[in-house]
Amino acid sequence: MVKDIDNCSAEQAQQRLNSLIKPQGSLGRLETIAIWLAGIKGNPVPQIGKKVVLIMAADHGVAREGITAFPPQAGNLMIKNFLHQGAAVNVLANYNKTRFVLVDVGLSGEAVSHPDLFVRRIRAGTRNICREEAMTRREAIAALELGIEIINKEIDAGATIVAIGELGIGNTAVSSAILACLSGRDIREITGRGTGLDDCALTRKQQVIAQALEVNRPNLIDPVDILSRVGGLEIGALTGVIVGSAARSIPVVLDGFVSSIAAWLACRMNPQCRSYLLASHLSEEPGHRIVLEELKLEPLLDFGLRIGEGTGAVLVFPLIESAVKIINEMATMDEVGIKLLN
Ligand SMILES: Cc1cc2ncn([C@H]3O[C@H](COP(=O)(O)O)[C@@H](O)[C@H]3O)c2cc1C
Ligand SMILES: O=C(O)c1cccnc1
Repeated sequence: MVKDIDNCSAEQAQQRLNSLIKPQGSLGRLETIAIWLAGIKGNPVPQIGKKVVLIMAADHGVAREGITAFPPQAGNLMIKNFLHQGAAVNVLANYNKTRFVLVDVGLSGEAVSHPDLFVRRIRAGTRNICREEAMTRREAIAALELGIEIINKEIDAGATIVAIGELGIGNTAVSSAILACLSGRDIREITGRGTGLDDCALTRKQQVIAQALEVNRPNLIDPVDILSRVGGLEIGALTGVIVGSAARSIPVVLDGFVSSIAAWLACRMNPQCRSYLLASHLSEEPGHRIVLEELKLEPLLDFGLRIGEGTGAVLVFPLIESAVKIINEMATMDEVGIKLLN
């Protein structure tokens, strides 16, 4: 069950913003962020509290088909890099005082043992979707449930806002395959270069996605079927994180294309999730704009990011914190004694 947002608190936040010492609406998106958070928190002067970035990592069988710029082994190496604080998202999370949570939901190769890594493999990578289904329906449900379990633990430990991110070599292809199912759009329109493909490899990626859809024929009205046939374990887990967050009235900051695909799946499962989402930025992946338009989410930044990992989501925490400061700390027109002319 997902609660409706508290329109009364959102309305009071709007009134308070209008009473502050500034021309009405002049703080633009800072105002809409404050109103969004007020509605979720049921408090016209909300606080941000404890920030968490949650990264789900998994491998994809389809990464062997020449559809990514990096070898499949890059996934495991990146996990070690995360644990050494060397990834882009580590730098941003440390700078923004954000707790970093990393979960191996389905990497292949030797599992890394580290106190900061949750190893919860549902399977050792998905199967190659251009030959067979990515995973069983049971595994897809396990990924969703794992996401719900992890976010519940984090909320129980005090998390009050969550940024989501992923690592999965080949997962932009998988996200485009899911998007083709959800949107019915032409594959050429929604397939991008991911980590950096040339024209020839991009064409190959489009062919592989077309083949995956042809071989698997997902049931387009069933998000779990789409996830299990052409999806990924990290995407399933992130979908669970979103559903679980919304169920506990915790706001979710989306990252790029891949995390937004998880958001669309979550909204297909429960449309009320939508109110709890904030789109941090517009990725260079062409499918991202289509997802955000469908979800009626306006990205805060258009920064040319195309990395994933949760980077864009963590990057906007200072904007959200600024919005919270504004609504809590600015003086009002009355306090200063300034009035509108008429
Ligand atoms: C070194 C490295 C760091 C990354 N950080 C995020 N991704 C991102 O790129 C991958 C998706 O792009 P594609 O579909 O083209 O493989 C995912 O792992 C995503 O998290 C990375 C990828 C690599 C190689
Ligand atoms: O927008 C994304 O999520 C993205 C883009 C490129 C590579 N990995 C992720």
